[in-house]
Amino acid sequence: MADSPDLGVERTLVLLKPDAVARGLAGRIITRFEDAVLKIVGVKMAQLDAEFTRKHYFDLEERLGADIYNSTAKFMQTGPVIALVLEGVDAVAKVRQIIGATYPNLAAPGTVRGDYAHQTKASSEVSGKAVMNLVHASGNSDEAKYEVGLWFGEEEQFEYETLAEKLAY
Ligand SMILES: Nc1ncnc2c1ncn2[C@@H]1O[C@@H]2COP(=O)(O)O[C@H]2[C@H]1O
Repeated sequence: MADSPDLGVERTLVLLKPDAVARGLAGRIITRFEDAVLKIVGVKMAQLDAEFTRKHYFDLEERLGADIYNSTAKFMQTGPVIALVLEGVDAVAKVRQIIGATYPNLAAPGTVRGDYAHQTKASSEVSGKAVMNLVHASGNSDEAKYEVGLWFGEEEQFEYETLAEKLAY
């Protein structure tokens, strides 16, 4: 990374899930990150298969149980996703603030999920289907390191300086 670690600059993984891609929300969601001075340093589109989904959500079954793992894994393979590596100060926490709470009906207005996703906790639980919440983001710095490394090789991550960074740092 171009910046000194003591500035708190870090990288995090974001997935625009199949519902975001199918609904044509990719541009609007990415704009929110860019507006918050989160820099795109890696991007690709991918169709997940069962094996890679397991690698991505390697501890989800252990943490939340087989039902949530299975419904989430199935949903994530229903269409292509767009994967992004975002870089910025406190990027992991910042991205999670921007996307909002896991269940769209609990996500604050102004967040991506609060504004664009509609499914309620109750409907997800009753149907047994995965919560369609548009975006996945790394939960903490360790997860971010693992997920960025899983999705992007070193050669697929870029270094450059934005105008906003010139002003901020
Ligand atoms: N409490 C929960 N109930 C149902 N699904 C959940 C819950 N917590 C997390 N998930 C799902 O597990 C996924 C973990 O990573 P994501 O952010 O991709 O999206 C999450 C949801 O799809």
